[in-house]
Amino acid sequence: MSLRILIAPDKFKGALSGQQAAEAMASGIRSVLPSAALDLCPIADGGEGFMATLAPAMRGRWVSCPSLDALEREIESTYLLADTRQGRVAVIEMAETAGLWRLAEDERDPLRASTRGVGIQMLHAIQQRGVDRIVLGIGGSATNDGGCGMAHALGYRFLDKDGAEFDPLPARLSKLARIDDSRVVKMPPITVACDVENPLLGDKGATAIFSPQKGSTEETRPLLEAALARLVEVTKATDASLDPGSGAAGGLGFGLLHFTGARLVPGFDLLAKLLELEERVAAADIVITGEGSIDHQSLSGKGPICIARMARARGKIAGAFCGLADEVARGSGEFDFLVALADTGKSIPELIANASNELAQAAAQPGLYDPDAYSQPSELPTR
Ligand SMILES: O=C(O)[C@H](O)CO
Repeated sequence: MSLRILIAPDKFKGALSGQQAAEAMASGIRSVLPSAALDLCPIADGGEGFMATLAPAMRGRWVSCPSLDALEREIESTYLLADTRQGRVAVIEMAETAGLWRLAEDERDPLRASTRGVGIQMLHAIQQRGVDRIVLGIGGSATNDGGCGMAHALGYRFLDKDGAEFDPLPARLSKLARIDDSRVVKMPPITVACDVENPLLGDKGATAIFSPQKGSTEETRPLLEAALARLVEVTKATDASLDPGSGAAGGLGFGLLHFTGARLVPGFDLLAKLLELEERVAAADIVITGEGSIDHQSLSGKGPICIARMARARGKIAGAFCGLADEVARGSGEFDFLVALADTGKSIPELIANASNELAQAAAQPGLYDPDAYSQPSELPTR
């Protein structure tokens, strides 16, 4: 019987979407194992690529919506609308509006970045499209505002000690004295797919772990952390701040929990259900996954680690391809093989420019897919 391989990569940020990565891996495998049966199933967590990954499974249609990016500049954005047995559902991806990808490197400024655009999309789905439910993917953000911008768009008013309203950017949250909820829009049930399980505050929190990639510095990190701590103090929502996922997307997880009564779930679990991953893993002999970078952050519940765990728990071989891997990921023992394109010695810009071919070439190693090579865990093939 021919070898069955499930190809389930996440995106290679800045280079390939999950679908493109799956196709590149498939072409490499087909060149050396023409009879292998390949099942292509790109995955996502809550971050970038969430809507595109769900679109075929949900048979959704795209809705266009004027909104704001993280710096509150006008943009035209989209979300997905689907009719399901639970009624009309809007699938929204926070990164579509407040994502890091929308900002140039020198525009990254988490003290001034807002999730207001996310709230505008939610409002559009509720008021213009009458949705019964919202599924919201969070991650890949440029923000660290605890979801205050989103809450502001939904009608919450952020007031200082004199009762004056202000735009709740992190740079201003130290003056927060009260939040008025008398004009808030009624929310449908909201399920939030979080790309990570971090809490809001502390050394595993949103600011400490994820704000550096959004442009925070040694000087601004204490201000960002203090802004979120102030928000927790004023809302008296300490429990919500400890919930796994409350620190996702710069604390938008916390904001959704507290301000909208949303339910937070790991993004991978939600995707796994909708894409029937359990069944597809069960039908495979080998599962391969991948992402642009597989590193210590990936261990906080990112898709490639989750699918590798799912595969190995069912006795399958789990391998991964990535652009870059750090020592934590290499030493984690999560994969039967981990191939990093950067190990070829080529530069990152070169790898990005030729990502599809490089990935196909890396995948074209028949030894990686030989089940007999894995009977001795210490004798894993390397590239
Ligand atoms: O957006 C972010 O902060 C990271 O993707 C973690 O959620």
